[in-house]
Amino acid sequence: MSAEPTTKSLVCPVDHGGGTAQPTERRAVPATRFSTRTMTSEVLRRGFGREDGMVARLEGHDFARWRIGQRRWVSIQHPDDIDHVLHKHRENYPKSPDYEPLRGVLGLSLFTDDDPSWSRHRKMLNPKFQKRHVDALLPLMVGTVLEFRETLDNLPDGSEVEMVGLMTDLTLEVAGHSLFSQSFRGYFGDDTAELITEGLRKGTWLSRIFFLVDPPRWMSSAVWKVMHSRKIPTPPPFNRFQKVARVIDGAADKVLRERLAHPSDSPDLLNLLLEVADDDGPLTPDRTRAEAISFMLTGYETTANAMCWLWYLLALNPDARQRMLDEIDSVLQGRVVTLEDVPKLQWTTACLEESMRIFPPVWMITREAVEDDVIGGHPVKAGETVAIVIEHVHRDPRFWPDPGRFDPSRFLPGADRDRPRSSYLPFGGGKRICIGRNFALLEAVMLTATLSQNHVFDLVPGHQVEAETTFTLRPRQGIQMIARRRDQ
Ligand code: HEM
Repeated sequence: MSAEPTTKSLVCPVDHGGGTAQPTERRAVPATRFSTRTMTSEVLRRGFGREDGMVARLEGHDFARWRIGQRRWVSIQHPDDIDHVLHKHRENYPKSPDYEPLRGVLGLSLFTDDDPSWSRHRKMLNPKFQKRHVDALLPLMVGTVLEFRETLDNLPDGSEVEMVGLMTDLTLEVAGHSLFSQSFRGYFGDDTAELITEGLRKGTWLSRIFFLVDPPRWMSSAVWKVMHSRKIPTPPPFNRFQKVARVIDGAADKVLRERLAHPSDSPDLLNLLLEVADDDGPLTPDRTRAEAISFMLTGYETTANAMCWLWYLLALNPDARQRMLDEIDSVLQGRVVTLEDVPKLQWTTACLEESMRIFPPVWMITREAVEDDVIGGHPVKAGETVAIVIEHVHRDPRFWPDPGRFDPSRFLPGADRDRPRSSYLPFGGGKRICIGRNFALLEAVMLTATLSQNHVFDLVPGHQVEAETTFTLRPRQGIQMIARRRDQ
């Protein structure tokens, strides 16, 4: 259980001193100030650079500030300060303009909306993501995963597989079935994973330019709208990004039109969206479409990454993996997983949670201060962007002793008694916490248990895995693994 992942991304560049958790301790240190020149050149040369660039510099600093162009940034890492921003003074910290690119792609939906419209829609949609509704989606998910497992069963024992592609296909299918009771395979094509990877890379590249130039909101919004437009063609490389957006839009449009023409009584999320209403009426058709696209996009890529990192860390930690396989065998006894089994898969769930600690699929969130404020004794001015690098929070040795070690027992029931709530944020926190977290956890545990019944995945010897920060944290060159059949 103690093997250290080989990727250098897990070696924290900062000496935090010691490895003992002291949850209530605050470091009485002044704010760290980074020069504009240093941070600008980091972004120019290396992008956001989680290993050796701008983001890496922030690790280990409870409060840092810097400026790029006209834009002023602060980053916070202490859970008390994160609590301040995400919970106690959350009204002062709406999402920052960095979510603008996503608005171009996702449209105006929960993920990209702001108050008061956000509050109204979140209130309408929250009940639909309660456990009983999400649980009802399990049968829609399981069938897809069993089908996928059969494909793996038909491969020769010891076949090489590329996990990012496989998990992307699989979570896209699960999203298609649980959102729309439909397969998306017909809409996308064999190059889906590559298209999405490229779309994310180009999107991140574009947002890096915006980050440096810092145009007014209306201008960036207009550019992203053009990127996303179906009518205005754009030159390479933007046309690739546009293609991804078009495919997704087209699929969602078609599915929605079909559902409106032929209503069904499926418990899928689309029907839940069509049902919701408050005193001001139901969701508009545009909003229904945007929410559906947003659930699909925010849901499947994050879950695919979570799964990839889990398989990777399990391969590096065979003791933890064996304990997980024993648990799955003993709980399921060779049966198909049911809702009653899920709470019994405690070690499996803990492996997933520990994996999202080490490699959080969403690695950073940002907010913008509306009014002047003080965070942890440090003044923050209206208009400043507050960055929370989730990955750094998850590797802070004050709260996570020996943070580079994969140790799922951190997440067994009772183990987190002394941990501050904002020391673990794979799904964010406060009022903007991920609405799909129950869905994602259910899907990931079911998927892990179902695939592990028949296979274990080992790393191809010599294959180096490196993490890349696009909007999500993904394996840069994919993860080459060997699918070995299990004899039960
Ligand atoms: C492992 C999988 C997932 C991870 C790691 C994840 C992570 C996150 C994070 C960190 C946020 C907060 C962003 C912020 O505060 O700026 C978020 C928000 C959100 N997520 Fe997820 N997510 C996952 C799966 C899903 C799924 C399956 C769905 C939908 C079915 C979903 C839908 C959303 C939506 C709509 C929001 C915006 C909520 C709001 O602002 O009201 N996510 N997610």
